Amino acid sequence: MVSLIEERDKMTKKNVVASNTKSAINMAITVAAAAANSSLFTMAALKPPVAPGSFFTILQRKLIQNLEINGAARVNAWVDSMRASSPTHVKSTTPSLSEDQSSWILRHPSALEMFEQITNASKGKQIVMFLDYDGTLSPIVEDPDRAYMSDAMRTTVRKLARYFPTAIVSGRCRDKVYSFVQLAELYYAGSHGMDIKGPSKGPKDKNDAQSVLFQPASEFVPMIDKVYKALFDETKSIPGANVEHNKFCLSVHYRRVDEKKWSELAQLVKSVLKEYPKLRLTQGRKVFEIRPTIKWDKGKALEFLLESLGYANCIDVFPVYIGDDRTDEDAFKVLRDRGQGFGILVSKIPKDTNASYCLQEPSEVMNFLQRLVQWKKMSLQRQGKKLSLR
Ligand SMILES: O=P(O)(O)OC[C@H]1O[C@H](O[C@H]2O[C@H](CO)[C@@H](O)[C@H](O)[C@H]2O)[C@H](O)[C@@H](O)[C@@H]1O
Repeated sequence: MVSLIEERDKMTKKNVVASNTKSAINMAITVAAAAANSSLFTMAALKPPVAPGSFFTILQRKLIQNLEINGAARVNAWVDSMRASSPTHVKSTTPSLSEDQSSWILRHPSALEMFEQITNASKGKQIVMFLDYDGTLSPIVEDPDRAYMSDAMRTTVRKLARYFPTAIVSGRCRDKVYSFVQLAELYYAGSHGMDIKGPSKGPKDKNDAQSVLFQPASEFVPMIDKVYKALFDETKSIPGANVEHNKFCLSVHYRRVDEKKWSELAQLVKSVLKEYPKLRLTQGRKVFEIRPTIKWDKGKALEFLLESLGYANCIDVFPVYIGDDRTDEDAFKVLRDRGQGFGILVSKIPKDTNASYCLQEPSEVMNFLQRLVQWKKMSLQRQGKKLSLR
């Protein structure tokens, strides 16, 4: 079986082939979408060339109506999904939970309440921790540049990493997430897993060159830079919009944009991306995320890190992934498919997820991590083992 690490060197080549095939498909989709979106197309290309009332004219009129209805529906669908992308509270104001909420909680119970079952399932196995950053280790805030992690959380993660191999997996640029976490002993997978680095090899490791493990999207850097500039210029006209450069990917934030401007922003972003079929657009928590169309995501990064740690085909490993966002679902799915460890979704509201458990917010994440540390400490003490501190 070819391992992910062996595959690493072949990635760039494969990506080019995959993206070329995809570009043809994307091109077709883009052309169709552009045609359906363009009022010029509906007005000029479908302008009745024959007598009014003829079958052809009626057909054309119907087509125009459908395109207009579909166009409006498409914009509404985008705005709806923008609105749903980061709900801040549970809609129901009644004290009792709805049937849907109760059945969701039964299927995804609190990781704190199930702590004993979780640790029992991990017995005899090596726990490996994967932690998303925004919304998991730090609360969601208005300004992405000020998403600081509390000292208490940092201390907890530092202790956690003494007992278990620990990785931070984030959509952010690796340097940025490192500047928030500031723990050199961790693994980091920035840019949605497209920039993987091991623990720092000490002061001689200039620019962390020795500890960079994998960057499957390097060839996209010039394109990402170009799109960053275009999006930066285009979105200047929308107050509150903010484009974040995450090295191998980009984020366009709309948390501080007036809802009335959302559809305009979505259209602007989509129109810039029309020129770049090798990039894909997804949505996170009040953010558009733009990434290369390579077959790499947080799930692949998780597998790559397990392999780097020597747990590729190991049955005695118990990976735990904690995250709050849609991109974390790729990692939850990998764990579900492997039947190893589990995912924990950080959310106050029921969401479609491949995670097994839930925690409501970063403070509960910290509580869970502290209990893990405590549990491990106690079980080592019971076995008469002392932890050799790094
Ligand atoms: O994978 P993650 O570490 O969760 O990164 C996903 C995005 O997180 C950041 O944006 C989110 O958090 C911001 C700060 O709380 C918030 O203002 C924004 O609305 C959220 O979407 C980050 O800035 C993005 O680049 C990441 O893609």
